[in-house]
Parts: sequence; structure tokens; C-alpha cells
Amino acid sequence: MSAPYAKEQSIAIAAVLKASLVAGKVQNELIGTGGVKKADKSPVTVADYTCQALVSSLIFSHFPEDQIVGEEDSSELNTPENAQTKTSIMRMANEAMTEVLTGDEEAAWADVKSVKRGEQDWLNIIDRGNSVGGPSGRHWALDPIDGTKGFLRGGQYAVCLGLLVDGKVVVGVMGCPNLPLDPKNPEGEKGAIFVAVKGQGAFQRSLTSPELTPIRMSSLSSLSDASFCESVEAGHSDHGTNARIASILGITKSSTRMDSQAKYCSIARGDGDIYLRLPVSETYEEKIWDHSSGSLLVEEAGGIVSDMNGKPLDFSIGRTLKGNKGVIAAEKSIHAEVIKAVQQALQEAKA
Ligand SMILES: Nc1ncnc2c1ncn2[C@@H]1O[C@H](COP(=O)(O)O)[C@@H](OP(=O)(O)O)[C@H]1O
Ligand SMILES: [Mg+2]
Repeated sequence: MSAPYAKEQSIAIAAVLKASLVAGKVQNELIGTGGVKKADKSPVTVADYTCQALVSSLIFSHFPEDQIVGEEDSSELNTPENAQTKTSIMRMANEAMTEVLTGDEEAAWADVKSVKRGEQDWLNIIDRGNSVGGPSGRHWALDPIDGTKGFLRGGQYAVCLGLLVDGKVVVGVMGCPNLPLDPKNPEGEKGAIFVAVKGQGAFQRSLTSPELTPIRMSSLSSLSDASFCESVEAGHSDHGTNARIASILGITKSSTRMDSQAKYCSIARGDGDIYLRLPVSETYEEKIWDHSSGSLLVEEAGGIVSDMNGKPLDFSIGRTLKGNKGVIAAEKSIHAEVIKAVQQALQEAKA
């Protein structure tokens, strides 16, 4: 008998792998490592929509009854100024259908590849990501390009896919085409896929080989030795409060700033220890596609993920985490102490 969610895991990997290769190609060809020089966001738009179309097409082909809570919808593509973008999306998606993966991954795509799709077909698939989510049933939370700003800078971004069953994350797969496979060799092979299934551990693999390697958060002998990561964007995470929390904990190392859920991947394999995401805006609601796969990965690698008050993230309310504020992820044995420091920093800020 196969392990629970074995089919979901392998289809999610095949989907994320294909999308990661397409995203990597768009970034290399249209952006390069130096980032975009002008305010032209079209490369990320093309990658975002193409990846949502590709991942959704594979999920619906294998699990036609499931729903997708996807970040994108095609409404803004239907304007005359976006005609070119729409054509590029179709071209990229059709081109991706001609590219061949290996073994099980290629087999997973066989049915999708056998259907010829025009522009409107791809747009319709994108729009099937419009589920409102909720507490019951099977929902895939999809962020086709998480860290769009990182993508445009030529930096970190991630293709993120999580399966929620009755509001709980049970499978999480993320593709990080720019993350070094081996953190000890930052100039070595780039591109990793991170995989977690509830109760079955956390793993990573390369973009080229199906072999899964177990990963684990690092265990610290002293909290002051910890390193923490946070968003690059000061508008997404309160860098000032994060720094105060670090200082309360006696942490002297400066933060690692990184775009996207690559932060969860990074701490899950021990590159860092704590992920701090203190809200900047009072009203912002974190999106479920920004945290579902990453939070499961960290939990399966030995961590706890909660909001800034220590409350578990609630993925059952809809498209957002409206029952939570902020996100704090840390290894199990230090998480409570981190939350204590977060509360102290928040009290000080209020005083
Ligand atoms: N005011 C805000 N506060 C927190 N997160 C925000 C935000 N505005 C946008 N975001 C989210 O932050 C994500 C990027 O995360 P990070 O800052 O860790 O790189 C964005 O994902 P996208 O890039 O997919 O839009 C977006 O969903
Ligand atoms: Mg995102």
C-alpha cells in the first residue's frame, strides 16, 4: 500500500517542476541576474500567469473534483494593452507542453500534453483558480510566482503549491529555481524543490534528479547563536520590530533578507533558524498561498509556525489568514521563547 497522499505528492512535484523550469527560463531570458532596469513588470506577469495555467492544468487533469485557490485571475489580461502579454502566456504554455521531463514527471503530464489548447482555453484554466477555499473539502493553494519583487530583481522567488484537506495543509511543494541546492556551496548548482507531506517529514531535491533528501531544522545549543530571516520588503514585514525581537533574544547576527517562501525552505534545511514576519499594516490579511506549503515544510522539518501571538495559522477561513496576525516560524524547542520576545517587543512599541 502506498503512503497517504503519495499520488498528490508526485503530481504536485511534477506540476511545480514544470512551472519552475518555465519561470527560470523567463527570468533568465527576459530579466537576467541583474534584475529589470525599467518599471516593466511584464516578464513576471507572463511567468505568473503561465505557471498558474500549467500547475492548474495538471492538478485538474489528475484531481478533477478538487478546487484551486490561486493568486491570479485573467481579468486584467482582457484589456487591449495586455494583448501582447496574453499571446506570450499562450506561447510559453504551449512551448512548455513540447518540453520533456524525465520518468514519472513526464508520465504525469501525458494527458495534459495530448490536448491542444488555444488562448481562451489557457485563460479558462487560470480562472479555475478562483475557489474561495474554506473549512471542508480539498483545496490546492497556489502561488505561481511567490516573491514577484525577487523575481524582477533577479533574486529569490518560489513556485508554491499546498494541498489543504478540510482546512489543514497535508502536502506542500515549493520550487526555488534560484536557491543553491547546497547552501554550503552558494556558487554551485542552483534550483531546489522542497517537499513535505503531513506526518512524513521534509525533503529537498534538485530540478534534475528525482531523489529526495531528508532535511531538518538545525538544533541550537544557545538562542543567541540563532540567525533569523525576514522579507526584503520593509512594507511586508516590520524590520524595526524584527530587529528589536532579535536583540531581546540576544541575537547578534544581522538578518538574512530574502524574498518569497524560500525563507521557509531555507530555515527548514538549517540555513537559518527563525523567520520573523511582523505586520506593517494593521489591515493586511496574509494570503493562504503565501504560507500553506512553507508552514508545512517547516513543521515537518521540526519547527512550529504560528502567528505573532503564538496562535496556529488557520487555513480554513477562506483565501486569507484573517484569523491571524503576522507569522513566526522557529525550531520547536525555541518557538515559545521567540513568541515571548515578540510579545515584549510589541508591548514596548505600544508604550
Ligand atoms: N502589506 C503586506 N504585508 C505582508 N505581505 C504582503 C503585503 N503586500 C503583499 N504581501 C505579500 O508578500 C508576498 C511576498 O512575500 P515576501 O515579502 O516574504 O517576499 C507577496 O507575494 P507575491 O510576490 O506572490 O505577490 C504578497 O502576497
Ligand atoms: Mg506570494
